[in-house]
Amino acid sequence: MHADHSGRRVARQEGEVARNLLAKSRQQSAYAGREPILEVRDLVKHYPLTQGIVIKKQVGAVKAVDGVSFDLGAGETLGVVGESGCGKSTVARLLVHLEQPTAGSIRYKGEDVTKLSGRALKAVRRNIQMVFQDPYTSLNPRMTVGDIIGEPYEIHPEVAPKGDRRRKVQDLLDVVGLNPEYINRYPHQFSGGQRQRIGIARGLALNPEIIVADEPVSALDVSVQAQVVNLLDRLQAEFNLSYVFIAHDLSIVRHISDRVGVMYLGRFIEIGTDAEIYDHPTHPYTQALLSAVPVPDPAAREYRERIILHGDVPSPANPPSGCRFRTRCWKAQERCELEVPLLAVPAAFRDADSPARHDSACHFAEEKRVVPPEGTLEPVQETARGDDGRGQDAPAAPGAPVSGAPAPEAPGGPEDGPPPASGSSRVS
Ligand SMILES: Nc1ncnc2c1ncn2[C@@H]1O[C@H](COP(=O)(O)OP(=O)(O)OP(=O)(O)O)[C@@H](O)[C@H]1O
Repeated sequence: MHADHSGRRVARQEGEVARNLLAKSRQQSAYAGREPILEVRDLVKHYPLTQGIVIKKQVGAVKAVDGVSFDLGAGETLGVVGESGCGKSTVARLLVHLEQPTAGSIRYKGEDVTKLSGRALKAVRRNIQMVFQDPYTSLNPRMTVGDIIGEPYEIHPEVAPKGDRRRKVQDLLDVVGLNPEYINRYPHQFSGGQRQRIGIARGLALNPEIIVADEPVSALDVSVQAQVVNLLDRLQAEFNLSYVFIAHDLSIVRHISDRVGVMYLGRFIEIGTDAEIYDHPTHPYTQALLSAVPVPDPAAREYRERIILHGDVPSPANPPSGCRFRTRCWKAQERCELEVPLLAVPAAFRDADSPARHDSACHFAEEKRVVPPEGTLEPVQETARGDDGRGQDAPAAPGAPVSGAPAPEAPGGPEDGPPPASGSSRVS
C-alpha cells in the first residue's frame, strides 16, 4: 500500500516535472518569439559493438546519443557545447538525416522526419541543411566552386532549373561575400575562411529554414573565425534561418546563440538562454566548463573560480548509473548513483523568479557564477581585411592581437558587428 502510494507520488512528480519541462521549453521558444520549427524528443543513437569476424555477435552498444530533447524556434540559434565524444556531431547527423536514430522523434513543423521516406523525406531534407567543420576536406578538390555550390540542384532541380543555375550560384557567392567571378575556381585557390563561405553557400543553395552547423569555425584561424560567425549572423537575419550551432569554443557559442545546451555523455545536462547558462549556471559540469574560460583581464580574474575536473570522461559504451557526471562530480552522493536526474527546473528554483530557474539535470543544482559578467572584458581588436573587401580572409596584421578571442573584421568589411566576447575557451 505504502509502496503503491509512493509509486503514485513519484509518477505524479514526474508528470509535473514533464509538464514543467514542456512549459519551460515552450517559454524558451517563446523567448525567440516564435513557435518551434523543430521539436526533438528522446533522441537516441546507439552504435552496436560487435565481436567475431564471420559470425558477428552484438556485445554492447556505444550510447552516442541517449535521450536528447529540445525545441528550436524559427529564427533562433541553439548552441551546443560539450567535451569531445559527448555526442554533438551524432546529434547533428541525426538532425539532417545522415543517420537514422535508434529511437526518438524529430518533428519538423509538426511532422516526424524519422518516420518519413521517399518524396516526403526529400522535401523535408531540403529544409534542413548542414555546414561541416572542415572546409579543407568537405569540398571536393576536383570540382569547381560553381559545381560544388550547384550540386544540390542535381537532386532538387525544382529549386533552380538548369538554365538558371549559374546565376543562382553567382548570387550565392555574392551573398556569402565572395566574388561571383570566382565561380570557375577550385577549392585549393581559396583560403580556409573563404572555403567555409563556399560550404555555407552550398548549405544555402536549397533555401533551407534550418542550418545545422557542426563546428563551422573550429578549423579556422582565430583571425577569421569572427568573420565567419558574423557572416552566419547576417545570413540568419537576412533569411530568417534557424541554427543549431555546435562548437567547442564557449565564447563563440555565447556570441551567436539565443539558447545554449550543454552535453555530457550523450545527454543535455543543462539548457537555457545564453545569460542563464553563462551567468547563472546551476549544473556542476557547466560550472567546470565555464571555469576553464581564460580571462585575459587581470582585474576580471577575481570573478573567476577555477574548477578542475578529475578523471576521464567514462566510456559511452558503459556510462555510469544514475547521474552520468557523478564519477567526476565533487558534489556526488548516493542519490546520484541511484537516480537519473531529469532535465528540468530544479526544485530549489521552481518558485524563484531568477535566471537560475532553467533546466538542469542535477539533484544538487546550485547557482554559481564562474565567469566575469559580460562587458567587463575589453574586446580584442584586429584589423585584418582582404584585398578587395569581399570576404578575403587575410592573415592578421603584424602585431595584431590574435590570442584568445576571435577578432572582428575591420569596419566596412562585409561582416561588421560586435566580436564574440573575449576569453576563447575550448572544451576539449
Ligand atoms: N559510426 C560510429 N560507430 C561507432 N561509434 C561511433 C560512431 N560515430 C560516433 N561514435 C562514438 O559516439 C560517441 C559520440 O561521438 P560524436 O562524434 O558524436 O562526439 P562529439 O561530441 O561530436 O565529439 P567531437 O567534438 O570530438 O567531434 C563517441 O564515443 C564516438 O566514438
